[in-house]
Amino acid sequence: MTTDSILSVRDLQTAFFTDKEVIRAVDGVDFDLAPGTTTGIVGESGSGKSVTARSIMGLVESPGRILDGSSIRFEHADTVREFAERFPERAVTVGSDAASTAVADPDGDDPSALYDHPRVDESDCIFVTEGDASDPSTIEDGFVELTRCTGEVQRAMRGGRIAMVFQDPLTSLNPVYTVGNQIEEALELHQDLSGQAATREAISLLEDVGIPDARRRVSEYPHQFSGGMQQRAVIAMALACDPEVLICDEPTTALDVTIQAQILDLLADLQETRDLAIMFITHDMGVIAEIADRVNVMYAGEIVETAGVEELFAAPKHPYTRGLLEAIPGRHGGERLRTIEGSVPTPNEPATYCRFAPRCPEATEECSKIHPDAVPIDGGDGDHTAACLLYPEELPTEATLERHLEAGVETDAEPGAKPDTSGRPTRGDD
Ligand SMILES: Nc1ncnc2c1ncn2[C@@H]1O[C@H](COP(=O)(O)OP(=O)(O)OP(=O)(O)O)[C@@H](O)[C@H]1O
Ligand code: NI
Repeated sequence: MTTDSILSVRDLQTAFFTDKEVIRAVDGVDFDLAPGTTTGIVGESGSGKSVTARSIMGLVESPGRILDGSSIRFEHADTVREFAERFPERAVTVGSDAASTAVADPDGDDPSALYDHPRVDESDCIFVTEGDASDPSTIEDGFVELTRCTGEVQRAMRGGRIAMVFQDPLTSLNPVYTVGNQIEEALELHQDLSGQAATREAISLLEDVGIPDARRRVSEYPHQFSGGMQQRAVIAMALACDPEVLICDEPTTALDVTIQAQILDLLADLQETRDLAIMFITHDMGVIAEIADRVNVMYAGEIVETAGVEELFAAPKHPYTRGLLEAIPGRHGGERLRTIEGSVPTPNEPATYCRFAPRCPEATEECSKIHPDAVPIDGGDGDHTAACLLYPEELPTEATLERHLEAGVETDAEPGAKPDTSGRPTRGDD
């Protein structure tokens, strides 16, 4: 199993500037996606899951925008090489200076450090860290900064390297074209295939996603497909561009349980055969248990806990995660199903306190005064973190609170930069 990340999200902040208020839909989120791995994002309605996905896809619409200091890096050398060739005016070498930046910022986590580089200007979004941007054949490493992608580069990323599957398949399928036409269009756009070659590939993709009698069905219209088959067709369309990353936003929520299980199996198969990095959004802990390798639990714009899936289910730490787990039907045989009372607040002011506190059975007075920082559980390496004043457990209460207070002060002193990277989810050799 690989531990390299292909998509690295750091201090992502996406806000909607409405007449009434600023909604901090995503408020300082860090996580990585790795090839061959499914990362689940779970949380109740309104927690910021979809806005996280849309931020990665470059689909945040006005009055929303991604705030400065946010970083979403697509770390894929082949893409950097290809894009540097296609979009030379948007590519920049940050090699040697990035190396000196790396001394000041050993994890390379502070995106602003790199962009302060004098040769980086507004339109740059393809960064070469090893090699020379003006001679793509020399490129060994680098990344595409998705928060800066616009125009053609963005279109090449979206649906090209990163594809998305939505809850309702009909938002992705055009009713007036056959399913085959739509897959062929994607193939032409992203893989330069046309005519019979494209049709053959479309049929083969439909077979890959488990659509029986693909040869006939390729020329049918979306309405001739059942809901489950439509979602399979959408997945085939997503795969037509041979993406590295697949983002699934509740792709099975509208389907009945049997079909849902089949689609989850299909995604697991595809992830393995294509070494996809999948980000899977759901509000259903049962679905998470089935599909995810890693889990990020989101609440009111923040990741409140992250862990490997087995660890999360065996030893959930954040009271919110525990609440979500207690709400899974059948998990507490016979017991009455419990849900967390109340609902997710709209994050419309900076987080200077714990946003879950008003609903938390374990909240203390401090929770309304101190913003909890994500701390490693059991003194670990950050593979499992919880943003809650109950942790780190091994410290006395005073020192624990001090730990969170300090993190808050640092963040306030340097808006945009996030010097504390202890909450950074890293994948160990598990
Ligand atoms: N276009 C918009 N304008 C204003 N606020 C928005 C907009 N889109 C999302 N929001 C707000 O951002 C917050 C996060 O929404 P998001 O859709 O990401 O939640 P979610 O976790 O995906 O929920 P669900 O499970 O219901 O899909 C919510 O408070 C929502 O009201
Ligand atoms: Ni959503």
